[in-house]
Amino acid sequence: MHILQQRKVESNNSIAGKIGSTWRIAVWIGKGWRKHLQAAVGLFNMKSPSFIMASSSKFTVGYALTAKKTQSFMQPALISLARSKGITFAAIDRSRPLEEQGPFDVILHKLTTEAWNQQLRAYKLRDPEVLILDPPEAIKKVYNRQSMLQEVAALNFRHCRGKVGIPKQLVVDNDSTSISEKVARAGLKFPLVAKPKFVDGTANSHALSLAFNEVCLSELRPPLVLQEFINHGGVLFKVYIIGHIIKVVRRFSLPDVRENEVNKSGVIPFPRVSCAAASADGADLDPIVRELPPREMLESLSRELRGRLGLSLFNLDMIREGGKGSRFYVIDINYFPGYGKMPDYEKVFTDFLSSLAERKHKVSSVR
Ligand SMILES: Nc1ncnc2c1ncn2[C@@H]1O[C@H](COP(=O)(O)OP(=O)(O)OP(=O)(O)O)[C@@H](O)[C@H]1O
Ligand SMILES: O=P(O)(O)O[C@H]1[C@H](OP(=O)(O)O)[C@@H](OP(=O)(O)O)[C@@H](O)[C@@H](O)[C@@H]1OP(=O)(O)O
Ligand SMILES: [Mg+2]
Ligand SMILES: [Mg+2]
Repeated sequence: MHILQQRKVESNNSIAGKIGSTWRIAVWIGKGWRKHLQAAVGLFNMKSPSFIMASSSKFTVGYALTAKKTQSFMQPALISLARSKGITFAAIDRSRPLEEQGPFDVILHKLTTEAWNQQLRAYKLRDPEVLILDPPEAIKKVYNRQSMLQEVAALNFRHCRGKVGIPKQLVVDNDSTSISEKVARAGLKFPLVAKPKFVDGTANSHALSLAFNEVCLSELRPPLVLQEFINHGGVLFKVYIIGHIIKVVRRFSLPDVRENEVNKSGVIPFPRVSCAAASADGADLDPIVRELPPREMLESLSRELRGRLGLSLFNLDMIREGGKGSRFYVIDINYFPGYGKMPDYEKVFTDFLSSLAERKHKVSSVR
């Protein structure tokens, strides 16, 4: 059993009472003496303030994010809405061992070093009931553009409202001189989008280019993924997934490539065309191109992918072939994307965390 009970200690006879009747103590029932001991240490040892804070709230979400992500995600609106639902966010102190912090009901993180993953594993051993969003092994899969889309391909997703696949692609790991041979062997059609194989949060991993013919392929620097460019009407759909909740926005994207452009030469680098500033939601678009992918199709697809990828927090970049019809492609998956720019993100995220708290409460009350 893992129930956090809060008690106002009023008895001056109790040990806690000796340090003042206004103290609240958190008592973990059924978690064994170690947890009691840690709670007691947290209470009486003033060196552990984060522990005291964490244990006096109903549902505590520890977070470990980059400074940039913290700034965009941990906005006051989210913090206060979550607090009104009994959810507290606690910054994980990266200068101290994670094991000494908490207890956390959830750990939200987007750090990828092996040392950090090791800390998460150690924490999970200490507190098996913590929910780590998301497990490092699952995140690793989407930090590599080779494995990123494998589950989408394997799913062979067909729904009565549409089909979803991935563009034909090829991974190039070594010597650039043989790229054209590999491309010919794989039967890839130009133009191709060249993407760095590894996504490591650096600007470099988002440095993409278009290659229009085989002559220029030797200019490319592996390791990379070469993906067939799909005309899609210049609009991309970002499907944000937050557990069972999905939210879709439109972004501008690369324009279609016409037949006569296919002979362009050279590798043409392009900037982050579909970034948040490229929102197309308020734009005057062709009504066919602007039509969002069918909701039931996306719900079913995201449910499948959450299971297969083992992730709760990610987005899919999706395009519609030719800008019309029911053939879709997933071209990119991002772990813990820029939720802070998503409309209503504070409500969506609070609802998600509330659903986790409710589930945890139900599980503990049946034990
Ligand atoms: N196969 C493709 N066909 C057509 N357009 C594509 C394709 N792949 C990428 N693009 C275009 O290039 C943009 C960037 O590609 P992608 O999303 O793979 O890169 P990224 O650096 O991972 O982006 P993000 O900032 O979303 O992480 C897309 O938003 C889309 O406009
Ligand atoms: O910078 P933003 O807030 O826009 O978020 C972007 C995020 O950067 P961050 O992790 O530093 O926040 C990127 O992560 P890295 O690949 O670079 O790790 C990637 O997930 C993008 O797809 C996100 O943009 P979005 O897809 O949501 O438009
Ligand atoms: Mg993308
Ligand atoms: Mg990406």
